[in-house]
Amino acid sequence: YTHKKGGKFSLKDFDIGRPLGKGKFGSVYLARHKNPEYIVALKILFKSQLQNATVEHQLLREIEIQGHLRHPHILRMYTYFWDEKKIYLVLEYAEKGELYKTLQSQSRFSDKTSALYIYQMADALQYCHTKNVIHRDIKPENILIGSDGELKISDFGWSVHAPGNKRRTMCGTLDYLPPEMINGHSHSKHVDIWALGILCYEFLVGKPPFESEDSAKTYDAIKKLRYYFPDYVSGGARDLISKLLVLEPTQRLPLDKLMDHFWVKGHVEAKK
Ligand SMILES: COc1ccc(C(=O)Nc2ccccc2)cc1NC(=O)CCSCc1cnc2[nH]ccc2c1
Repeated sequence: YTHKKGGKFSLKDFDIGRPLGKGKFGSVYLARHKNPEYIVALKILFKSQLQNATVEHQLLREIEIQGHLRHPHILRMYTYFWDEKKIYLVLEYAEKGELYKTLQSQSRFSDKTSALYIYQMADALQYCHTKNVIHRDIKPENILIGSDGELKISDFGWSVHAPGNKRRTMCGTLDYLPPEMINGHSHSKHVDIWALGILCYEFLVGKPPFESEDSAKTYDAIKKLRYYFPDYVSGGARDLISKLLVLEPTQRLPLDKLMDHFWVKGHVEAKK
């Protein structure tokens, strides 16, 4: 279903359903491809907005990257098409919605849920890294939940082919930035490993470790590794997080070791 016989897809191939959300450059709708019937998420981007934000190249890079990624924990981009004013991304529909909403409603996740989710994210990132792709924007807002409750990383808007050091405009949260990206040093796949440490902490505690009311304090806390664990955080989780939130990028726990960590393995029956 990524190649339509007889050329390009077009809007008339789809019935448009309810809005799923508003993205940065457009909105997303539930949609059904008419023949064969297939439920998708249709993201509609305005060319004018992309041009104003000079992000066309980023979108093209993302389309290129997404085209080669096939993984159960990475949201698919099936195809894309355009008309004179808009670009349409035909995306996988994640039936159980947005992870950050689930985290907000549950305030924090159990050890078992957190370990399973971190395992799935590490599995997806390990796959990306073998394809020399760094995601660079791992956070709950970019993670969706599939029909079996499995996580799906999405929105590779910031991904690059390693090693990159594209300055990222500081849009969105700073909470996930590793020290090397704050100093503008070139960074590598280790940025994603740092982000998994932040993500694991946020799953267990309900907020990221370095969160503070102003960005200067957040930067300072990151660079000084100033964070604490609430009493309820288990020893196993503390051990894993302390091996991911390491200032020296190359000293962070590699993804295969993460997936093998006793706290993760204790909660995740090993993959068949
Ligand atoms: C592979 O995925 C993506 C690929 C590319 C882009 C993108 O916009 N790229 C971009 C745009 C402009 C400049 C540069 C780059 C976004 C996504 N993914 C999402 O946006 C996730 C939410 S939309 C889908 C979706 C599914 N399933 C759901 N279930 C509930 C809500 C929901 C929402």
